[in-house]
Amino acid sequence: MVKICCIGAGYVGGPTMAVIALKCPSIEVVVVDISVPRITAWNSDTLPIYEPGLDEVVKQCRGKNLFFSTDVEKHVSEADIIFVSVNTPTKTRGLGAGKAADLTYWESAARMIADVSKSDKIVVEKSTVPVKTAEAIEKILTHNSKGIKYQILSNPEFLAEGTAIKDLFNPDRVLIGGRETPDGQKAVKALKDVYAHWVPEDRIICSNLWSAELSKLAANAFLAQRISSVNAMSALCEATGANVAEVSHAIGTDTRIGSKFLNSSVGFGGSCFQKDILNLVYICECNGLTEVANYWKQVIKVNDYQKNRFVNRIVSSMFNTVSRKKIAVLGFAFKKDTSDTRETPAIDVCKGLLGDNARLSIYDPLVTEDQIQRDLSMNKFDWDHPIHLQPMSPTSVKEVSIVWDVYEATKDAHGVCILTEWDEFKTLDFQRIYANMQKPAFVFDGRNVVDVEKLREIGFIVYSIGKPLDSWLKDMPAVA
Ligand SMILES: NC(=O)c1ccc[n+]([C@@H]2O[C@H](COP(=O)([O-])OP(=O)(O)OC[C@H]3O[C@@H](n4cnc5c(N)ncnc54)[C@H](O)[C@@H]3O)[C@@H](O)[C@H]2O)c1
Ligand SMILES: O=c1ccn([C@@H]2O[C@H](COP(=O)(O)OP(=O)(O)O[C@H]3O[C@H](CO)[C@@H](O)[C@H](O)[C@H]3O)[C@@H](O)[C@H]2O)c(=O)[nH]1
Repeated sequence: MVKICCIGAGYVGGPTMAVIALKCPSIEVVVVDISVPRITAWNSDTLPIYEPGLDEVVKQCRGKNLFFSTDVEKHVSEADIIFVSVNTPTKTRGLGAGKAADLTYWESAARMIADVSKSDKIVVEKSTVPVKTAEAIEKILTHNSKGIKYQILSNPEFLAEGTAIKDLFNPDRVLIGGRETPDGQKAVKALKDVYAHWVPEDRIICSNLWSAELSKLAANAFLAQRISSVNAMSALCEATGANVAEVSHAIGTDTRIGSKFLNSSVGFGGSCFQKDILNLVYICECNGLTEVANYWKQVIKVNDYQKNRFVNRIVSSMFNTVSRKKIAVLGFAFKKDTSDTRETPAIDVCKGLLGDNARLSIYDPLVTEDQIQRDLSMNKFDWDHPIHLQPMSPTSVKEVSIVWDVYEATKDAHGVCILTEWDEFKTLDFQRIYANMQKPAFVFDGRNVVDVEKLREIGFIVYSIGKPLDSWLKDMPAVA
């Protein structure tokens, strides 16, 4: 029986391994982690992450050919194929701080593999890493290899949160990069055989190691670039009376452009886009490619501009101050169908409003109070470390209350801002919300989920990203 061990039981390691176990009953899969609470949760009825469909997959295989354990060394030493899916945060100190990937966790995993292995291993990079990482890992593994042979493969993950199980069941492609030597190609085939249990052969792409590593960074950069492009257009739409939804539709019907990922928003969030682009920028700079680095940097600058613009729009619309005003924040997760808040634009928007002395009442159907308070108090990039290594739970932000009901959040509020596109926000009773708010009552829709005309008929002053402006807002000072 082939044995797989995955180091890192997070958003990638957990769902990916659960699907491999489900699709390959002949393979034993063990997911290991240094975080005891994470592994305890994976072994309980309340999994540590929310993903539609994940519970059913885990229930079907856990205890049969899928196991979760903190006994990292034992399972690594027994495995034939080791996936490494640990954190690769942005460095916060020293060389490359604020851009380069921090490979501390990867390096310690590689050193541990080298220490405990007694047989040949295939080591698979599942984490997103800088191009050429495999070379460094190879050096660590083979430095004192005691005759053990290692093959390093790059097999980046392309799943998106909220649709992880769907994406894993039916991936657009699986990418495997390996050394172009007979042993390297043998390892590529071994991994290909795992995916071939359910992924059609023409969707399994094989390449050299560096192409695979770089393709992951390139894919995220291209996806984020589309969002920044449409968000840049949204500002121009507001200035000219065009409607960004109509523009997106019109350009998206061109098959060369395509319609996906053209939804204008308050900005992209999530654990990957910003981190991976910063990483790409750093690699370009290290290779002396300043113009290329500046090109990709602009994607992040536009994203920051979009979040700032949204906050400024709120403040300038409400008579240039939100001091002591109650603002209801609907949605905190970085997108719908996840409880993940890593790099959610809600953090920057809330911090911006708190900076102007607002009082916030936050509602999200999945995110906990503790998580929101941590997010609003944590320093940039600290979130991307194993949970037990993050700074301890901070003192709570006093001007923030977290509630479990939209109508309570909006009661007596001066303004409502929508920061996640939860489906339930489309069917809210806005008549009731309006009746219980201070007047004039404002809605700032950062996700284009509300029916703008209907809300204006009720009496709201409505701002919806990239849509023609309310006459009230047209007279407000320009926002930057
Ligand atoms: N989240 C996504 O949607 C996504 C998608 C594709 C790729 N990625 C990449 O995958 C990697 C993991 O991301 P994630 O979202 O799963 O992170 P995560 O924080 O959810 O999980 C990482 C896990 O690794 C564990 N860990 C860290 N060092 C360890 C060690 N030495 N030994 C054992 N366990 C260790 C941590 O405790 C944590 O549970 C990152 O490189 C990320 O960029 C993420
Ligand atoms: O048209 C769009 C599409 C997305 N977003 C936002 O962009 C962010 C990222 O969304 P999405 O890409 O759907 O989720 P992630 O889970 O971050 O997935 C991305 O990042 C992963 C980690 O690398 C990759 O594996 C995935 O392929 C890639 O889509 C979210 O805040 C979305 O709200 C928009 O604003 N407009």
